[in-house]
Amino acid sequence: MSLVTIKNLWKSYGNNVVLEKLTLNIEAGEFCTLVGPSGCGKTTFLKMLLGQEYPTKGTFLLDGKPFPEEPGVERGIVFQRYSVFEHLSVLKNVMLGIELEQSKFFGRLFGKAKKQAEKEAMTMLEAVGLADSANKYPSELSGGMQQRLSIAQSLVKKPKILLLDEPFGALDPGIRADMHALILDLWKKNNLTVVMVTHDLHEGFYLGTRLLVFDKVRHDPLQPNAYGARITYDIPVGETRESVLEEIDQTVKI
Ligand SMILES: Nc1ncnc2c1ncn2[C@@H]1O[C@H](COP(=O)(O)OP(=O)(O)OP(=O)(O)O)[C@@H](O)[C@H]1O
Repeated sequence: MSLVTIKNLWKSYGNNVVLEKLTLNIEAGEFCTLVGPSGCGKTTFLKMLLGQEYPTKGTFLLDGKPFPEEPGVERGIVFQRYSVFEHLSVLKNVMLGIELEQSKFFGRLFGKAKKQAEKEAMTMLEAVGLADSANKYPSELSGGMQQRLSIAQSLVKKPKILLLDEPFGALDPGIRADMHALILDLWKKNNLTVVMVTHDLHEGFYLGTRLLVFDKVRHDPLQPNAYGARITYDIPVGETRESVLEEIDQTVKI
């Protein structure tokens, strides 16, 4: 059974059809990269996977069952802009995820449970290369380090699916390369399934095992919102030739 099953899925906001007729299965362990023109519904798609938005119609299953109605620990997300808490130290930012999950009412742990959470958070910080910055505050971190922290925050909850919304879009090229190595390493070591939106076709091609292109194929100039985006390419990256990338580059305004 696929981890995610999507069949004939539509998503509209009022009269604005954003996505139409999406059909795809995502298998556990895949690294799907998603590209497409601005406004074609990529973030909306991630939000549906996260449980923050719902399809208007169609089949949408996680592990063969209807998607849980709220974001849960099985799914974690990292956005382009850092989503960390400025008033908490790096370590506390990562611990918070564990604390909120284990102590839903107080959001705090004590004694042994707190020590254990601290240990797990430190292990995660080591994995993302931030152990030396555990006692710093987010404002003292560079952009790349803040994204490492966001990734640690998501991964400490041990999600099955990691959703990444242009996580490296705001970073300098050199730092991006480090982040690429980090995310590939974490993906492999944690048996993650990743769905990542990017505006960089080559980044999508480099990181993913599967490249999905979202684009509108139907247009009505008088009613620009009447039709939504579909999946126009769904290609296993290992089998993608440079000529296919050039074709996508020329036909889709990413
Ligand atoms: N909560 C909402 N209410 C109404 N319309 C929305 C909402 N969220 C998104 N939209 C609309 O859905 C469409 C798709 O938006 P979305 O952010 O998913 O696109 P995107 O492909 O991620 O764009 P970008 O690449 O610029 O980030 C847009 O027309 C947007 O205005």
